[in-house]
Amino acid sequence: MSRMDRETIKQALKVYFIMGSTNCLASDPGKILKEAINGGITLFQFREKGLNALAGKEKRSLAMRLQSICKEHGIPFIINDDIELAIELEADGVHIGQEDEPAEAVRAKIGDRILGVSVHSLEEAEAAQRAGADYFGIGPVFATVTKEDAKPERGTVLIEMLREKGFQVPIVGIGGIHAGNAASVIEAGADGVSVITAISTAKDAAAAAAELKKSVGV
Ligand SMILES: Cc1ncsc1CCOP(=O)(O)O
Ligand SMILES: C=C1C=NC(C)=NC1=N
Ligand SMILES: [Mg+2]
Repeated sequence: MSRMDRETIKQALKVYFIMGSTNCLASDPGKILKEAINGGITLFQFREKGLNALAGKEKRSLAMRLQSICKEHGIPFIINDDIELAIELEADGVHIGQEDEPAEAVRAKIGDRILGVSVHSLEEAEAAQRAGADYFGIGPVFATVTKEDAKPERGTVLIEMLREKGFQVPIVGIGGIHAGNAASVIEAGADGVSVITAISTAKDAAAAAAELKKSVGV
């Protein structure tokens, strides 16, 4: 397996759905994921985090169930934070934040799998690029209540600044994004948008995914 090239990563980032069991109210995460895939998401991240998040065997079996749904439809499956689980399940990649293991160490562990890193400053972006990140997650762009320890919303200023400075690393925006504001994130220079509640709490997850896809011009 070789490293995914930048163009392929950029395409995958277009409509990036993130979900864990705590994000989908009373619905079944597997059902929501299938609907989101039918609506046209391009990448899925399993992010089991926060109050009442699953752990151990329960978390692992949900991850396996969602991974097999992604596999059936050719959608890359990424796991947030939990590097060991990602390696055990042979996930397509991992996403880490600044408080997780250093990106260099994670890159050494995962080989050529996708490595996404959350960055909040020019310095963090430079370090993540040096460490071999395949993409940057930048946000929260707009106000979000989904991540309880999210930093204040920043708009697209960092996305624009990194592009002005000539960064070519693929970028996905995150935080409070929906079909009504997604275009502005792309215009600022992001290659795609990632969402949790815009799809996971939608009455019709397929329609929400399709609307989001349309709004980013895919
Ligand atoms: C994981 C994460 N990182 C920055 S904001 C956020 C939550 C995004 O959730 P939503 O799309 O529901 O605002
Ligand atoms: C915090 C995050 C930022 N960006 C992405 C893509 N995923 C995350 N879990
Ligand atoms: Mg993390």
